[in-house]
Amino acid sequence: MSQHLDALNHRFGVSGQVKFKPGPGGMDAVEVTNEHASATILLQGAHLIDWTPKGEKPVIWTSPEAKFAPGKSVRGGVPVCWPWFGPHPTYADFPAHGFARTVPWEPIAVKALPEGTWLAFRLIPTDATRTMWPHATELVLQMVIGKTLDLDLATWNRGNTSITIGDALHTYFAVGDVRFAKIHGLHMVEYLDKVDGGARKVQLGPVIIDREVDRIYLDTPDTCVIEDTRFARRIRISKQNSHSTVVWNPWLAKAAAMGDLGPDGYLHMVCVESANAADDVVTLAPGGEHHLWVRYQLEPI
Ligand SMILES: O=P(O)(O)OC[C@H]1O[C@@H](O)[C@H](O)[C@@H](O)[C@@H]1O
Repeated sequence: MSQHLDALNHRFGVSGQVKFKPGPGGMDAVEVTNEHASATILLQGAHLIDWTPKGEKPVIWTSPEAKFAPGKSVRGGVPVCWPWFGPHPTYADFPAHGFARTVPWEPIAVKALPEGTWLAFRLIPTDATRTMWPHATELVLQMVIGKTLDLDLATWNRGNTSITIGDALHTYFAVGDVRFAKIHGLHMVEYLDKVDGGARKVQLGPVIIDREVDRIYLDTPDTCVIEDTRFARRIRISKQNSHSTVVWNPWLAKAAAMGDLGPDGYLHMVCVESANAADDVVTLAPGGEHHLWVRYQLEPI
C-alpha cells in the first residue's frame, strides 16, 4: 500500500467500513461497506464506480471493458461533468463534459452515520485545470452510501466576478436488458434530439430504448423512474437544482466504435443524467453556491 493511501486510511479510514486501497488499474480508490450497501469510489474524478444495496444486484453499471488510467474518463459509474456539459462552447480541444471527471480529488471528510457512510471529496485545482477554468471556484461532491445513494455536487464561486457553469451527474444505471426497460416521468416534456441534429421534439409516454438515444430533456420534473422488468425493480431518481435530464444509450454500432463498452454492454446500461445542460446553465454571482442533488432508490416491482 502506498504512503499516500496509508495516510488517507490513518486520517479518514473507518475500521470495517471505509478503506482506501488500490482499485481497478491500480488507481487510488476507497471501498465502503456498511449494513446497508457497498460502494467503490475512485479518487480520480471522485468517480463512484459501484453502489450495491445489501441483497441487491449492482444499481450502478461500470463497463467490464472500462479503461482505468490516469487522466482518462472511465466508462460507467457516475462521472461528474463540470464546469461544462458536452463540448466546450468555444474551445473544441477542451475535454468533453469538462475536466472534473479526469483529475484527482481529495477526501475532506468521512463519517459513519446511522443512514450510511458520508464522504466528501474536493477537486484539486492544478495549472492544467486553471488554464481551462481561470476562476476561483470550489467544487465538492458529498455522498451518502446507504439504502439510498445521495449525491450533492456543490459549486462555490469564491471569486470577484460571476461565473456560468453546466454540470451533470452522468450516471450509468444497470438494467437487466435495456430493450425491456421504460423510463417514466418525462411524458409531455420537450427535448433536443442529438441523433437528429438537435431537433426539438416532445416525449409522449415513457422513454423506450430500442435504438441509439441521445436526448436532452428540458425543464424536467424532479423525479423519474426506470422500470426494469428483467431485474423486477424500479430505480427512482429524485433531484433538485437540475433543470435538464439527459438520456443516453449509444446502441450497437456506436458502442462497438467506442471500444470500452464491451460486446453487449449497451444492453445492460442506460444513462439518465441529472444535469444543467444546453441553454440550461447556472450563473453564480461572487459568493454564490449551487447544489446539484440526487437520490437514487430501488423499489421492487
Ligand atoms: O464518451 P463520453 O464523453 O463519456 O460521452 C458519452 C455521452 O454522454 C452523453 O451525456 C452525451 O449526451 C452523449 O452525446 C455522449 O456521447
